[in-house]
Amino acid sequence: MADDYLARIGKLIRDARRHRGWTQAQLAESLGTSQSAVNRMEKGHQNVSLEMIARIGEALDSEIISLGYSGPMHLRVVGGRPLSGSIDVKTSKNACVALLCASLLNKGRTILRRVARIEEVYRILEVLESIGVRSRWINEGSDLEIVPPMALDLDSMDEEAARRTRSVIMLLGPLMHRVDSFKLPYAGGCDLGTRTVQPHMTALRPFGLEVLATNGAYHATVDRDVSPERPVVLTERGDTVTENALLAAARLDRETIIRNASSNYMVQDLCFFLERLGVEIEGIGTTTLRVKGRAEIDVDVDYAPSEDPVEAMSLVSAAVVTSSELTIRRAPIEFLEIELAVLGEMGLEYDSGPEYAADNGRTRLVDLTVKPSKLRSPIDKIHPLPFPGLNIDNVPFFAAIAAMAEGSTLIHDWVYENRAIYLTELNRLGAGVKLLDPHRLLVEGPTRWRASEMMCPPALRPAVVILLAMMAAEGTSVLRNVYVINRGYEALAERLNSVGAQIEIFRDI
Ligand SMILES: CC(=O)N[C@H]1[C@@H](OP(=O)(O)OP(=O)(O)OC[C@H]2O[C@@H](n3ccc(=O)[nH]c3=O)[C@H](O)[C@@H]2O)O[C@H](CO)[C@@H](O)[C@@H]1O
Ligand SMILES: C=C(OP(=O)(O)O)C(=O)O
Repeated sequence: MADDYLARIGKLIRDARRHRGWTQAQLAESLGTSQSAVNRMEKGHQNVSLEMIARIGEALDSEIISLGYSGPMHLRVVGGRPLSGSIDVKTSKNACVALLCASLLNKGRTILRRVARIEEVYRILEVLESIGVRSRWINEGSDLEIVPPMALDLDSMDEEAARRTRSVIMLLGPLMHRVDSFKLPYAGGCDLGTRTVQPHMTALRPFGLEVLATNGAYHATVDRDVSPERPVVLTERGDTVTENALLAAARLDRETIIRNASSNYMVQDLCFFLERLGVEIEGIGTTTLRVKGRAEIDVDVDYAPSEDPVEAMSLVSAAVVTSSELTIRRAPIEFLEIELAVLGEMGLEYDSGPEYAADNGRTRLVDLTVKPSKLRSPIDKIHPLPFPGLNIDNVPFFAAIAAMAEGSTLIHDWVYENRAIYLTELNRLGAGVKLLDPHRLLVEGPTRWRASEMMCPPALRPAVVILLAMMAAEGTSVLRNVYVINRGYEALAERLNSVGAQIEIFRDI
Protein backbone atom coordinates (compact mmCIF):
# COMPACT_ATOMS: atom_id res chain seq x y z
CA MET A 1 0.00 0.00 0.00
CA ALA A 2 2.76 2.42 1.05
CA ASP A 3 4.70 1.57 -2.13
CA ASP A 4 1.63 2.13 -4.23
CA TYR A 5 1.09 5.50 -2.56
CA LEU A 6 4.70 6.54 -3.17
CA ALA A 7 4.46 5.48 -6.82
CA ARG A 8 1.31 7.57 -7.23
CA ILE A 9 2.96 10.59 -5.63
CA GLY A 10 5.98 10.01 -7.85
CA LYS A 11 3.85 9.94 -10.99
CA LEU A 12 2.14 13.09 -9.83
CA ILE A 13 5.47 14.87 -9.40
CA ARG A 14 6.69 13.65 -12.77
CA ASP A 15 3.51 14.77 -14.57
CA ALA A 16 3.56 18.18 -12.91
CA ARG A 17 7.24 18.62 -13.73
CA ARG A 18 6.69 17.69 -17.37
CA HIS A 19 3.68 19.95 -17.53
CA ARG A 20 5.94 22.78 -16.41
CA GLY A 21 8.48 21.73 -19.02
CA TRP A 22 11.26 21.15 -16.49
CA THR A 23 13.94 18.50 -16.49
CA GLN A 24 14.61 16.51 -13.32
CA ALA A 25 17.79 18.54 -12.96
CA GLN A 26 15.89 21.83 -13.07
CA LEU A 27 13.43 20.67 -10.41
CA ALA A 28 16.31 19.37 -8.30
CA GLU A 29 18.06 22.71 -8.50
CA SER A 30 15.00 24.63 -7.40
CA LEU A 31 14.53 22.23 -4.44
CA GLY A 32 18.20 22.31 -3.53
CA THR A 33 18.52 18.57 -3.98
CA SER A 34 20.11 16.22 -6.52
CA GLN A 35 18.71 15.01 -9.82
CA SER A 36 19.01 11.43 -8.61
CA ALA A 37 16.85 12.26 -5.56
CA VAL A 38 14.16 13.66 -7.89
CA ASN A 39 14.48 10.57 -10.04
CA ARG A 40 13.99 8.32 -6.98
CA MET A 41 10.95 10.34 -5.85
CA GLU A 42 9.38 10.12 -9.29
CA LYS A 43 9.93 6.37 -9.38
CA GLY A 44 8.28 6.02 -5.95
CA HIS A 45 11.54 4.71 -4.48
CA GLN A 46 11.90 7.38 -1.82
CA ASN A 47 9.77 8.51 1.08
CA VAL A 48 8.54 12.01 0.43
CA SER A 49 7.66 14.18 3.41
CA LEU A 50 4.64 16.46 3.47
CA GLU A 51 7.03 19.39 3.63
CA MET A 52 8.78 18.19 0.46
CA ILE A 53 5.42 17.76 -1.31
CA ALA A 54 4.52 21.33 -0.39
CA ARG A 55 7.89 22.61 -1.67
CA ILE A 56 7.50 20.72 -4.94
CA GLY A 57 3.98 22.11 -5.29
CA GLU A 58 5.33 25.61 -4.80
CA ALA A 59 8.25 25.11 -7.19
CA LEU A 60 6.04 23.69 -9.93
CA ASP A 61 3.13 26.00 -9.18
CA SER A 62 0.91 22.95 -9.32
CA GLU A 63 -2.42 22.52 -7.59
CA ILE A 64 -2.15 18.81 -8.34
CA ILE A 65 0.70 18.41 -5.93
CA SER A 66 -1.07 20.29 -3.19
CA LEU A 67 -4.08 17.97 -3.57
CA GLY A 68 -1.71 15.05 -3.31
CA TYR A 69 -3.50 12.48 -5.46
CA SER A 70 -3.00 11.58 -9.10
CA GLY A 71 -6.52 10.25 -9.72
CA PRO A 72 -8.54 11.09 -12.80
CA MET A 73 -8.91 14.73 -13.78
CA HIS A 74 -12.40 16.26 -13.95
CA LEU A 75 -13.72 19.62 -15.11
CA ARG A 76 -16.31 21.84 -13.48
CA VAL A 77 -17.74 24.23 -16.07
CA VAL A 78 -19.73 27.36 -15.32
CA GLY A 79 -21.46 27.85 -18.65
CA GLY A 80 -23.37 30.58 -20.43
CA ARG A 81 -20.37 32.92 -20.50
CA PRO A 82 -19.38 34.51 -23.81
CA LEU A 83 -15.77 34.25 -24.91
CA SER A 84 -13.73 37.18 -26.21
CA GLY A 85 -10.23 38.11 -27.28
CA SER A 86 -7.86 35.83 -29.10
CA ILE A 87 -6.40 32.38 -28.67
CA ASP A 88 -3.52 30.65 -30.48
CA VAL A 89 -3.79 27.23 -32.10
CA LYS A 90 -1.14 24.75 -30.91
CA THR A 91 0.81 22.27 -33.02
CA SER A 92 -1.03 19.12 -34.00
CA LYS A 93 -1.12 15.86 -32.06
CA ASN A 94 -1.14 13.90 -35.27
CA ALA A 95 1.96 15.52 -36.81
CA CYS A 96 3.85 15.49 -33.51
CA VAL A 97 3.40 11.75 -32.94
CA ALA A 98 4.39 10.98 -36.54
CA LEU A 99 7.51 13.12 -36.23
CA LEU A 100 8.47 11.47 -32.95
CA CYS A 101 8.31 8.08 -34.66
CA ALA A 102 10.18 9.48 -37.68
CA SER A 103 13.02 10.70 -35.45
CA LEU A 104 14.09 7.02 -35.24
CA LEU A 105 15.11 7.14 -38.91
CA ASN A 106 17.86 9.55 -37.99
CA LYS A 107 21.10 8.77 -36.17
CA GLY A 108 21.56 12.47 -35.45
CA ARG A 109 19.81 14.80 -33.05
CA THR A 110 16.25 15.88 -33.80
CA ILE A 111 14.80 19.08 -32.40
CA LEU A 112 11.07 19.59 -32.75
CA ARG A 113 9.79 23.07 -32.00
CA ARG A 114 6.70 23.89 -29.94
CA VAL A 115 5.61 20.26 -29.61
CA ALA A 116 2.11 20.00 -28.14
CA ARG A 117 2.29 19.12 -24.41
CA ILE A 118 -0.36 16.42 -24.59
CA GLU A 119 -0.81 12.93 -23.21
CA GLU A 120 -0.51 11.28 -26.62
CA VAL A 121 2.95 12.82 -27.05
CA TYR A 122 3.89 11.76 -23.50
CA ARG A 123 2.86 8.15 -24.24
CA ILE A 124 5.02 8.00 -27.38
CA LEU A 125 7.90 9.61 -25.48
CA GLU A 126 7.53 6.99 -22.75
CA VAL A 127 7.70 4.27 -25.38
CA LEU A 128 10.75 5.86 -27.02
CA GLU A 129 12.51 6.43 -23.71
CA SER A 130 11.85 2.83 -22.66
CA ILE A 131 13.71 1.54 -25.73
CA GLY A 132 16.72 3.77 -25.12
CA VAL A 133 15.91 7.03 -26.93
CA ARG A 134 16.99 10.11 -24.97
CA SER A 135 14.54 12.99 -25.04
CA ARG A 136 14.32 16.21 -23.10
CA TRP A 137 12.28 19.36 -23.18
CA ILE A 138 14.43 22.40 -23.88
CA ASN A 139 13.93 26.15 -24.21
CA GLU A 140 11.73 26.36 -21.11
CA GLY A 141 9.78 23.31 -22.07
CA SER A 142 8.64 24.49 -25.45
CA ASP A 143 10.85 22.36 -27.71
CA LEU A 144 11.84 18.73 -27.67
CA GLU A 145 15.29 17.26 -28.27
CA ILE A 146 15.51 13.61 -29.29
CA VAL A 147 18.67 11.54 -29.56
CA PRO A 148 18.34 7.89 -30.56
CA PRO A 149 20.83 5.38 -29.11
CA MET A 150 23.28 3.33 -31.21
CA ALA A 151 21.20 0.21 -30.51
CA LEU A 152 17.57 0.07 -29.46
CA ASP A 153 16.51 -1.98 -26.45
CA LEU A 154 13.18 -3.19 -27.82
CA ASP A 155 12.72 -5.85 -25.12
CA SER A 156 12.30 -3.10 -22.54
CA MET A 157 9.46 -1.39 -24.39
CA ASP A 158 6.91 0.23 -22.06
CA GLU A 159 3.93 -1.83 -23.17
CA GLU A 160 1.45 -0.06 -20.93
CA ALA A 161 2.23 3.29 -22.57
CA ALA A 162 2.25 1.70 -26.04
CA ARG A 163 -1.17 0.14 -25.57
CA ARG A 164 -2.73 3.50 -24.72
CA THR A 165 -2.08 4.93 -28.19
CA ARG A 166 -2.71 3.82 -31.74
CA SER A 167 0.21 5.92 -32.94
CA VAL A 168 2.79 3.24 -31.97
CA ILE A 169 1.76 1.56 -35.21
CA MET A 170 3.93 4.21 -36.88
CA LEU A 171 7.00 2.61 -35.33
CA LEU A 172 6.68 -0.24 -37.85
CA GLY A 173 8.17 1.86 -40.67
CA PRO A 174 11.21 3.21 -38.77
CA LEU A 175 11.98 0.03 -36.80
CA MET A 176 12.17 -2.13 -39.91
CA HIS A 177 15.33 -0.23 -40.90
CA ARG A 178 17.03 -0.91 -37.58
CA VAL A 179 16.20 -4.50 -36.63
CA ASP A 180 15.36 -7.71 -38.49
CA SER A 181 12.57 -8.81 -36.21
CA PHE A 182 10.64 -7.06 -33.49
CA LYS A 183 7.37 -7.02 -31.62
CA LEU A 184 4.91 -4.16 -30.98
CA PRO A 185 1.86 -4.34 -28.69
CA TYR A 186 -1.55 -4.01 -30.35
CA ALA A 187 -2.29 -0.35 -30.97
CA GLY A 188 -4.93 1.32 -28.76
CA GLY A 189 -6.19 4.93 -28.75
CA CYS A 190 -9.75 6.26 -28.71
CA ASP A 191 -12.55 3.74 -28.50
CA LEU A 192 -14.02 4.36 -31.94
CA GLY A 193 -14.90 0.78 -32.82
CA THR A 194 -12.82 -1.51 -35.01
CA ARG A 195 -9.93 0.25 -36.73
CA THR A 196 -8.15 -2.01 -39.09
CA VAL A 197 -4.36 -2.23 -39.34
CA GLN A 198 -4.55 -4.43 -42.41
CA PRO A 199 -3.77 -1.53 -44.81
CA HIS A 200 -0.49 -0.98 -42.90
CA MET A 201 0.49 -4.60 -43.38
CA THR A 202 -0.43 -4.53 -47.06
CA ALA A 203 1.50 -1.28 -47.58
CA LEU A 204 4.63 -2.51 -45.83
CA ARG A 205 4.79 -6.00 -47.37
CA PRO A 206 6.41 -4.73 -50.64
CA PHE A 207 9.17 -3.26 -48.44
CA GLY A 208 9.89 -6.74 -47.03
CA LEU A 209 7.99 -6.40 -43.74
CA GLU A 210 5.77 -9.32 -42.72
CA VAL A 211 3.58 -8.84 -39.67
CA LEU A 212 1.86 -11.59 -37.75
CA ALA A 213 -0.73 -10.42 -35.25
CA THR A 214 -0.97 -12.89 -32.38
CA ASN A 215 -1.09 -12.96 -28.57
CA GLY A 216 -1.76 -9.23 -28.23
CA ALA A 217 1.23 -8.19 -30.32
CA TYR A 218 2.38 -7.59 -33.88
CA HIS A 219 5.37 -9.80 -34.61
CA ALA A 220 7.32 -8.21 -37.45
CA THR A 221 10.09 -9.74 -39.54
CA VAL A 222 12.07 -8.01 -42.26
CA ASP A 223 13.35 -9.58 -45.46
CA ARG A 224 16.05 -7.19 -46.69
CA ASP A 225 16.09 -8.70 -50.18
CA VAL A 226 12.58 -7.45 -50.83
CA SER A 227 11.88 -3.89 -51.98
CA PRO A 228 8.98 -2.44 -54.00
CA GLU A 229 9.12 -3.49 -57.65
CA ARG A 230 6.22 -1.32 -58.70
CA PRO A 231 4.30 1.58 -57.17
CA VAL A 232 2.99 0.85 -53.69
CA VAL A 233 -0.77 1.30 -53.94
CA LEU A 234 -2.46 1.89 -50.61
CA THR A 235 -5.73 0.02 -50.17
CA GLU A 236 -7.07 2.90 -48.05
CA ARG A 237 -6.16 6.56 -48.26
CA GLY A 238 -5.43 6.59 -44.54
CA ASP A 239 -3.15 9.07 -42.79
CA THR A 240 -1.00 6.80 -40.64
CA VAL A 241 -0.73 4.13 -43.32
CA THR A 242 0.61 6.76 -45.73
CA GLU A 243 3.05 7.83 -43.04
CA ASN A 244 4.23 4.25 -42.50
CA ALA A 245 4.81 3.81 -46.25
CA LEU A 246 6.79 7.08 -46.28
CA LEU A 247 8.86 5.97 -43.29
CA ALA A 248 9.59 2.67 -45.02
CA ALA A 249 10.58 4.40 -48.28
CA ALA A 250 12.68 7.09 -46.55
CA ARG A 251 15.67 4.81 -45.99
CA LEU A 252 15.68 3.11 -49.41
CA ASP A 253 18.39 4.45 -51.66
CA ARG A 254 16.09 4.56 -54.69
CA GLU A 255 12.77 5.98 -55.79
CA THR A 256 9.54 4.55 -54.40
CA ILE A 257 6.17 5.65 -55.72
CA ILE A 258 3.26 5.64 -53.28
CA ARG A 259 -0.22 5.89 -54.81
CA ASN A 260 -3.55 6.65 -53.16
CA ALA A 261 -1.55 8.50 -50.52
CA SER A 262 -3.29 10.74 -48.01
CA SER A 263 -2.34 14.39 -48.49
CA ASN A 264 -3.68 15.41 -45.11
CA TYR A 265 -1.92 17.89 -42.84
CA MET A 266 0.08 15.42 -40.73
CA VAL A 267 1.34 13.65 -43.86
CA GLN A 268 2.48 16.98 -45.29
CA ASP A 269 4.28 17.86 -42.05
CA LEU A 270 6.02 14.46 -42.13
CA CYS A 271 7.07 15.03 -45.76
CA PHE A 272 8.51 18.46 -44.92
CA PHE A 273 10.43 16.89 -42.03
CA LEU A 274 11.75 14.04 -44.21
CA GLU A 275 12.95 16.60 -46.72
CA ARG A 276 15.01 18.17 -43.94
CA LEU A 277 16.54 14.72 -43.42
CA GLY A 278 17.63 14.72 -47.05
CA VAL A 279 14.82 12.56 -48.43
CA GLU A 280 13.50 13.89 -51.74
CA ILE A 281 9.73 13.87 -52.13
CA GLU A 282 7.72 14.93 -55.15
CA GLY A 283 3.97 15.35 -55.07
CA ILE A 284 3.49 16.64 -51.51
CA GLY A 285 -0.17 17.62 -51.17
CA THR A 286 -1.25 15.12 -53.84
CA THR A 287 -2.18 11.44 -53.79
CA THR A 288 0.97 10.28 -55.60
CA LEU A 289 4.24 10.63 -53.72
CA ARG A 290 7.62 9.93 -55.34
CA VAL A 291 10.11 9.33 -52.57
CA LYS A 292 13.86 9.16 -53.07
CA GLY A 293 15.23 7.90 -49.79
CA ARG A 294 18.69 7.71 -48.23
CA ALA A 295 20.22 4.50 -46.91
CA GLU A 296 21.87 6.36 -44.04
CA ILE A 297 20.47 9.42 -42.30
CA ASP A 298 22.74 11.09 -39.81
CA VAL A 299 21.91 14.78 -39.56
CA ASP A 300 21.13 17.21 -36.79
CA VAL A 301 17.70 18.45 -37.74
CA ASP A 302 15.53 21.24 -36.43
CA TYR A 303 11.87 21.28 -37.47
CA ALA A 304 8.70 23.10 -36.40
CA PRO A 305 5.49 21.11 -36.95
CA SER A 306 2.49 23.11 -38.02
CA GLU A 307 -0.68 24.12 -36.22
CA ASP A 308 -3.56 21.71 -35.66
CA PRO A 309 -6.57 22.21 -37.96
CA VAL A 310 -8.73 20.12 -35.65
CA GLU A 311 -7.86 22.27 -32.66
CA ALA A 312 -8.63 25.32 -34.82
CA MET A 313 -12.03 23.82 -35.65
CA SER A 314 -12.60 23.09 -31.95
CA LEU A 315 -11.95 26.75 -31.11
CA VAL A 316 -14.19 27.97 -33.95
CA SER A 317 -16.89 25.69 -32.51
CA ALA A 318 -16.31 27.08 -29.00
CA ALA A 319 -17.03 30.56 -30.36
CA VAL A 320 -20.11 29.36 -32.26
CA VAL A 321 -21.77 27.51 -29.36
CA THR A 322 -21.17 30.39 -26.94
CA SER A 323 -22.28 33.01 -29.54
CA SER A 324 -19.01 34.85 -29.08
CA GLU A 325 -16.68 37.04 -31.06
CA LEU A 326 -13.35 35.26 -30.83
CA THR A 327 -10.14 35.42 -32.83
CA ILE A 328 -8.48 32.11 -33.51
CA ARG A 329 -4.86 32.89 -34.34
CA ARG A 330 -2.56 30.66 -36.39
CA ALA A 331 -5.32 28.61 -38.05
CA PRO A 332 -3.98 26.40 -40.91
CA ILE A 333 -6.42 27.62 -43.52
CA GLU A 334 -5.76 25.05 -46.26
CA PHE A 335 -7.13 22.37 -43.91
CA LEU A 336 -10.20 24.33 -42.83
CA GLU A 337 -11.50 25.76 -46.07
CA ILE A 338 -14.34 23.28 -46.59
CA GLU A 339 -15.42 23.47 -42.95
CA LEU A 340 -15.55 27.29 -43.23
CA ALA A 341 -17.40 27.11 -46.55
CA VAL A 342 -20.06 24.89 -44.96
CA LEU A 343 -20.26 27.16 -41.91
CA GLY A 344 -20.58 30.16 -44.23
CA GLU A 345 -23.55 28.45 -45.91
CA MET A 346 -25.04 27.94 -42.45
CA GLY A 347 -24.84 31.69 -41.87
CA LEU A 348 -21.64 31.97 -39.84
CA GLU A 349 -20.05 35.39 -40.07
CA TYR A 350 -16.30 35.46 -39.81
CA ASP A 351 -13.29 37.44 -41.00
CA SER A 352 -10.11 35.87 -42.21
CA GLY A 353 -6.92 37.95 -42.01
CA PRO A 354 -3.97 37.83 -44.44
CA GLU A 355 -2.10 34.57 -44.85
CA TYR A 356 1.30 34.03 -43.28
CA ALA A 357 3.63 31.06 -43.11
CA ALA A 358 3.82 28.63 -40.20
CA ASP A 359 7.26 28.09 -38.64
CA ASN A 360 7.85 25.16 -41.01
CA GLY A 361 7.85 27.80 -43.78
CA ARG A 362 5.29 25.81 -45.77
CA THR A 363 1.86 25.64 -44.14
CA ARG A 364 -0.37 28.69 -44.66
CA LEU A 365 -1.90 30.23 -41.53
CA VAL A 366 -4.51 32.94 -40.95
CA ASP A 367 -6.13 34.62 -37.98
CA LEU A 368 -9.87 33.95 -38.05
CA THR A 369 -12.39 36.11 -36.23
CA VAL A 370 -15.67 34.33 -35.65
CA LYS A 371 -18.69 36.53 -34.92
CA PRO A 372 -22.01 35.83 -33.18
CA SER A 373 -24.33 34.70 -36.00
CA LYS A 374 -27.80 33.35 -36.55
CA LEU A 375 -27.27 29.87 -37.97
CA ARG A 376 -29.54 27.73 -40.13
CA SER A 377 -29.12 24.04 -40.87
CA PRO A 378 -27.23 23.19 -44.06
CA ILE A 379 -29.21 21.94 -47.06
CA ASP A 380 -26.99 18.93 -47.61
CA LYS A 381 -25.73 16.38 -45.12
CA ILE A 382 -22.41 16.88 -43.37
CA HIS A 383 -20.01 14.08 -44.22
CA PRO A 384 -16.25 13.62 -44.20
CA LEU A 385 -13.83 12.62 -46.94
CA PRO A 386 -10.06 12.13 -46.97
CA PHE A 387 -8.31 15.48 -47.52
CA PRO A 388 -9.19 17.71 -49.36
CA GLY A 389 -12.64 16.79 -48.04
CA LEU A 390 -14.17 17.87 -44.77
CA ASN A 391 -11.82 16.47 -42.12
CA ILE A 392 -13.02 13.26 -40.48
CA ASP A 393 -11.98 14.55 -37.05
CA ASN A 394 -13.93 17.77 -37.55
CA VAL A 395 -17.27 16.05 -38.14
CA PRO A 396 -18.19 15.72 -34.43
CA PHE A 397 -17.98 19.50 -33.98
CA PHE A 398 -20.79 19.91 -36.48
CA ALA A 399 -23.12 18.15 -34.02
CA ALA A 400 -22.73 20.98 -31.51
CA ILE A 401 -22.86 23.60 -34.25
CA ALA A 402 -25.97 22.02 -35.83
CA ALA A 403 -27.59 22.09 -32.38
CA MET A 404 -27.23 25.91 -32.49
CA ALA A 405 -28.78 26.18 -35.97
CA GLU A 406 -32.45 26.54 -36.87
CA GLY A 407 -33.68 23.35 -38.57
CA SER A 408 -32.49 19.78 -38.88
CA THR A 409 -29.01 18.69 -39.92
CA LEU A 410 -28.06 15.22 -41.09
CA ILE A 411 -24.56 14.15 -40.09
CA HIS A 412 -23.15 11.05 -41.74
CA ASP A 413 -19.92 9.73 -40.17
CA TRP A 414 -19.25 6.73 -42.45
CA VAL A 415 -15.73 6.42 -41.11
CA TYR A 416 -15.95 5.33 -37.49
CA GLU A 417 -18.27 2.70 -36.03
CA ASN A 418 -18.73 4.39 -32.66
CA ARG A 419 -18.02 8.05 -32.90
CA ALA A 420 -21.51 9.26 -33.91
CA ILE A 421 -23.08 7.29 -31.08
CA TYR A 422 -21.20 9.29 -28.43
CA LEU A 423 -22.69 12.50 -29.79
CA THR A 424 -26.15 11.49 -28.55
CA GLU A 425 -24.72 12.39 -25.11
CA LEU A 426 -25.44 15.98 -26.15
CA ASN A 427 -29.10 15.20 -25.40
CA ARG A 428 -28.26 15.18 -21.70
CA LEU A 429 -27.33 18.83 -22.13
CA GLY A 430 -30.62 19.65 -23.86
CA ALA A 431 -29.81 18.96 -27.52
CA GLY A 432 -32.13 17.12 -29.90
CA VAL A 433 -29.85 14.49 -31.45
CA LYS A 434 -31.45 11.41 -32.94
CA LEU A 435 -29.34 8.38 -33.89
CA LEU A 436 -30.73 7.06 -37.17
CA ASP A 437 -28.17 4.24 -37.32
CA PRO A 438 -24.59 3.88 -35.95
CA HIS A 439 -23.29 6.22 -38.64
CA ARG A 440 -26.03 8.83 -39.05
CA LEU A 441 -27.37 11.51 -36.75
CA LEU A 442 -30.21 13.96 -37.15
CA VAL A 443 -29.71 17.11 -35.09
CA GLU A 444 -32.66 19.45 -34.46
CA GLY A 445 -31.86 23.03 -33.49
CA PRO A 446 -31.78 25.51 -32.00
CA THR A 447 -31.06 24.18 -28.54
CA ARG A 448 -31.73 25.54 -25.10
CA TRP A 449 -28.70 24.03 -23.39
CA ARG A 450 -28.93 22.95 -19.76
CA ALA A 451 -26.16 22.07 -17.35
CA SER A 452 -25.47 18.46 -16.45
CA GLU A 453 -22.95 16.16 -14.80
CA MET A 454 -21.56 13.32 -16.87
CA MET A 455 -18.63 11.04 -17.67
CA CYS A 456 -16.40 11.92 -20.60
CA PRO A 457 -17.12 9.71 -23.61
CA PRO A 458 -14.05 7.55 -24.36
CA ALA A 459 -13.30 9.39 -27.60
CA LEU A 460 -11.36 12.62 -27.97
CA ARG A 461 -13.51 14.73 -30.30
CA PRO A 462 -16.92 13.79 -28.87
CA ALA A 463 -15.49 14.56 -25.42
CA VAL A 464 -14.49 18.06 -26.51
CA VAL A 465 -17.89 18.55 -28.14
CA ILE A 466 -19.54 17.77 -24.77
CA LEU A 467 -17.20 20.23 -23.05
CA LEU A 468 -18.15 22.95 -25.55
CA ALA A 469 -21.86 22.30 -24.99
CA MET A 470 -21.25 22.62 -21.25
CA MET A 471 -19.68 26.02 -21.91
CA ALA A 472 -22.88 27.01 -23.71
CA ALA A 473 -25.22 25.76 -20.95
CA GLU A 474 -26.16 28.22 -18.18
CA GLY A 475 -25.27 26.83 -14.75
CA THR A 476 -22.61 24.45 -13.52
CA SER A 477 -21.80 21.24 -15.37
CA VAL A 478 -19.28 18.57 -14.46
CA LEU A 479 -17.32 16.47 -16.94
CA ARG A 480 -15.61 13.50 -15.32
CA ASN A 481 -12.38 11.79 -16.29
CA VAL A 482 -11.01 13.95 -19.09
CA TYR A 483 -7.80 12.00 -19.86
CA VAL A 484 -9.09 11.53 -23.37
CA ILE A 485 -9.24 15.32 -23.91
CA ASN A 486 -5.72 15.75 -22.54
CA ARG A 487 -4.64 13.12 -25.05
CA GLY A 488 -5.02 15.67 -27.83
CA TYR A 489 -5.31 19.19 -26.38
CA GLU A 490 -2.75 21.09 -24.36
CA ALA A 491 -4.08 22.84 -21.25
CA LEU A 492 -7.45 23.31 -22.93
CA ALA A 493 -9.31 24.43 -19.80
CA GLU A 494 -6.68 27.03 -18.89
CA ARG A 495 -6.53 28.34 -22.43
CA LEU A 496 -10.32 28.61 -22.74
CA ASN A 497 -10.36 30.38 -19.37
CA SER A 498 -7.91 32.93 -20.79
CA VAL A 499 -10.63 34.00 -23.26
CA GLY A 500 -13.45 34.12 -20.74
CA ALA A 501 -14.55 30.55 -19.99
CA GLN A 502 -14.90 29.40 -16.39
CA ILE A 503 -13.59 25.86 -16.16
CA GLU A 504 -12.11 24.52 -12.97
CA ILE A 505 -9.89 21.45 -12.89
CA PHE A 506 -10.35 19.13 -9.91
CA ARG A 507 -9.41 15.60 -8.93
CA ASP A 508 -10.73 12.99 -6.53
CA ILE A 509 -9.04 13.17 -3.17
C1 LIG B 1 -2.42 9.68 -35.35
C2 LIG B 1 -3.29 10.09 -36.48
O1 LIG B 1 -2.85 10.68 -37.43
N1 LIG B 1 -4.59 9.80 -36.35
C3 LIG B 1 -5.53 10.16 -37.39
C4 LIG B 1 -5.48 9.11 -38.48
O2 LIG B 1 -5.67 7.86 -37.86
P1 LIG B 1 -5.43 6.52 -38.71
O3 LIG B 1 -4.59 6.80 -39.90
O4 LIG B 1 -4.96 5.51 -37.72
O5 LIG B 1 -6.88 6.22 -39.18
P2 LIG B 1 -7.51 4.80 -39.52
O6 LIG B 1 -6.51 4.00 -40.27
O7 LIG B 1 -8.09 4.23 -38.27
O8 LIG B 1 -8.64 5.31 -40.51
C5 LIG B 1 -9.80 5.86 -39.99
C6 LIG B 1 -10.99 5.07 -40.51
O9 LIG B 1 -11.22 5.44 -41.83
C7 LIG B 1 -11.33 4.30 -42.63
N2 LIG B 1 -10.83 4.71 -43.95
C8 LIG B 1 -9.79 5.58 -44.05
C9 LIG B 1 -9.34 6.00 -45.30
C10 LIG B 1 -9.97 5.47 -46.45
O10 LIG B 1 -9.58 5.78 -47.58
N3 LIG B 1 -10.99 4.60 -46.30
C11 LIG B 1 -11.44 4.20 -45.08
O11 LIG B 1 -12.36 3.41 -44.98
C12 LIG B 1 -10.49 3.26 -41.93
O12 LIG B 1 -10.88 1.94 -42.27
C13 LIG B 1 -10.80 3.56 -40.49
O13 LIG B 1 -11.99 2.96 -40.05
O14 LIG B 1 -6.48 9.35 -39.45
C14 LIG B 1 -7.82 9.36 -38.96
C15 LIG B 1 -8.72 9.63 -40.15
O15 LIG B 1 -8.35 10.83 -40.77
C16 LIG B 1 -7.96 10.43 -37.89
O16 LIG B 1 -9.26 10.33 -37.33
C17 LIG B 1 -6.94 10.26 -36.80
O17 LIG B 1 -6.96 11.40 -35.96
C1 LIG C 1 -9.24 9.65 -33.68
C2 LIG C 1 -8.28 10.48 -33.34
O1 LIG C 1 -7.00 10.17 -33.07
P1 LIG C 1 -6.21 8.78 -32.88
O2 LIG C 1 -5.85 8.30 -34.24
O3 LIG C 1 -5.01 9.24 -32.10
O4 LIG C 1 -7.11 7.86 -32.10
C3 LIG C 1 -8.51 11.93 -33.28
O5 LIG C 1 -7.51 12.68 -33.25
O6 LIG C 1 -9.67 12.37 -33.24
